[in-house]
Amino acid sequence: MTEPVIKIRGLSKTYRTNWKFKRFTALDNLDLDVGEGEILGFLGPNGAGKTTTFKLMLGLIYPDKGSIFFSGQDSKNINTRADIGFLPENPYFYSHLTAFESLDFYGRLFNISKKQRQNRIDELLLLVGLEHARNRQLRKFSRGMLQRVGIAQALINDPGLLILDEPMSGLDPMGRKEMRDIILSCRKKGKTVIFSSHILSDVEMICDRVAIIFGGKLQEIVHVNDILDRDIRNWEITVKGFTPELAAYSEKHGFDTIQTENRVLVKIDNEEQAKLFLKEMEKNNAALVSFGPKRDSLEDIFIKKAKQERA
Ligand SMILES: Nc1ncnc2c1ncn2[C@@H]1O[C@H](COP(=O)(O)OP(=O)(O)OP(=O)(O)O)[C@@H](O)[C@H]1O
Repeated sequence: MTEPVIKIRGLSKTYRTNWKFKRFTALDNLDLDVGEGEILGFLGPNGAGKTTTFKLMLGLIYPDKGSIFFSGQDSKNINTRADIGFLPENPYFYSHLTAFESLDFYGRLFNISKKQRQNRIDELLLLVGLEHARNRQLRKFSRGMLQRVGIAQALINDPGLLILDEPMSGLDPMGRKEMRDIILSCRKKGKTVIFSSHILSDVEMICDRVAIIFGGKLQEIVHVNDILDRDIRNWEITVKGFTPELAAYSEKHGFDTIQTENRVLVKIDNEEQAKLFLKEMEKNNAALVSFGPKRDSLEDIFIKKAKQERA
């Protein structure tokens, strides 16, 4: 069996507080596996411990307990980091450098040859849509443009694993779509991606699984489709030719009905009942316009969980 690209076991981190001997637990006994070529969304409210986890993975801070392995190798071995690309939450750049110079600087840190750096930078500027701003100083860049330089910087060493802290922040809807496409193109190339985001619709669109963390504790790791299917509460049926008999049937069974111009939307919170209603429609010669589950979005589910957690 192949080793997961990321394997985290019993990872805990406390920080000092202003109170003398008191420590604050930012991460509590985290276990997490991420497989090759997977896109994992790391979700949690502010202060949940996402950035702390990323910093621990990168060796920027040290854990109190626990271990991290990258493709079977202990992360204490600094060579493991050569295959990681990282986009921090607030990337810092030398603003007097141009986009090209900045990426060239990061390429040098990885000892990439001059020729390779030039090719790679050309490719990356194209990928992130900044080829027009190649020779512009970063201080003249917008927040969204800087975020693109950040992702290009994270990819400069052609890493197998990408760790992205809030990659969509500061981007407009078009920029977010492009960032999603970049992440998907990374997966296509076999890269593994873990990223945190508060924009749950983005997470829903591109992740295979999500790990949900609250107060430093992992709540669950689930496949996106499972979490969405699990919470189907309503079936929605749109009917043309809604008869008084169907109205009476709906009322008797407590279905919500919404009348629009020439059709009626019936909301039923039980699959069996929904199927029976379809039969009832047939009996009444009513036409089926649409039938489908009304799923909660990941955002609805996340907000519900956060409320439960606070209660
Ligand atoms: N250096 C530090 N010293 C003390 N406390 C810290 C330190 N860094 C983080 N914390 C605390 O640890 C907790 C987790 O912080 P972390 O930055 O990991 O959260 P996060 O999930 O990334 O939040 P956000 O979504 O706001 O970025 C927070 O309560 C934070 O205040």
